[in-house]
Amino acid sequence: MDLKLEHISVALDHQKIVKDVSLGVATGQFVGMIGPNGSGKSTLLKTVYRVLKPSGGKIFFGGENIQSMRIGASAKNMGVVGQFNNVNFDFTVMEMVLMGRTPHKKMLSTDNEQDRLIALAAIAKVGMTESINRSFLTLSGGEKQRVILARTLTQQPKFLILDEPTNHLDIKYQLQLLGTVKSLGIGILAALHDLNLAAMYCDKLYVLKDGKIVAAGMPVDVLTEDLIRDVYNIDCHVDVDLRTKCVSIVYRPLDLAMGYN
Ligand SMILES: Nc1ncnc2c1ncn2[C@@H]1O[C@H](COP(=O)(O)OP(=O)(O)OP(=O)(O)O)[C@@H](O)[C@H]1O
Repeated sequence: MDLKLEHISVALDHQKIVKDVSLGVATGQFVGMIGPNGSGKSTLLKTVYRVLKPSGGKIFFGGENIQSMRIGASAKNMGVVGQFNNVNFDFTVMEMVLMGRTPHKKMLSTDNEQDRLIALAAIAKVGMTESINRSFLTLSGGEKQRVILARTLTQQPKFLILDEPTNHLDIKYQLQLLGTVKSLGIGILAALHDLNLAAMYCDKLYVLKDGKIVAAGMPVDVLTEDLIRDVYNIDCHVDVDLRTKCVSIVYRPLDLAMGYN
């Protein structure tokens, strides 16, 4: 499914946090949102998955105005992997992952064999098969994040929202998570901090600063030394592989640069 935001603004505590943002994610496209801490990325994503209401503008999901869709209908098709995975009750890994089937089930119906097979396949995909009976609360931050991804895969969503999904993951699992979601071939909107990973996996980037989009386009066009300096206030060197158009960024923090003479 595709997603379109038209002139979205969001106010929190009487303050405008997101200001007149328009963006689009086509079916099958992996779109990244980058920008400094506090620039409004999570606020915008929460508005898309309907935890927050916009103060202005429209959101179209699969061509339909999301405001006129039942919450259940949008939740069934939209998977979310967030930054924080706190739960108050102690569930096993299998129980956590099976919760991904909830949007597909009628009230009070129990999990069937097919639900279990879908959950087991997702658990295997994130490399957690040996831990299916472990308590979720006893897992490390990265293991929890992988279980949350398995839960989202079990939901079989038609669109994915990722809010800093690689927090807590070591480099192997960062690459695995982004590779796994990309291979699903569905629309993805992801807030990412790692610009090198964003460049590797995203088809398109939007750059947010102070709640506004200040640049958009393919990573190779957006991630320039000038833009990174303007938005993050840091010097860097950007290399572009002319054959693959792959971008790699090396940062030059001022305090280290002084010792380079
Ligand atoms: N409930 C709230 N009430 C008031 N201000 C809020 C609320 N939630 C977030 N903010 C503020 O809105 C701004 C944007 O926050 P948001 O979490 O969307 O930024 P972000 O770009 O996702 O940041 P980060 O990269 O640090 O995760 C911040 O200044 C934050 O303090």
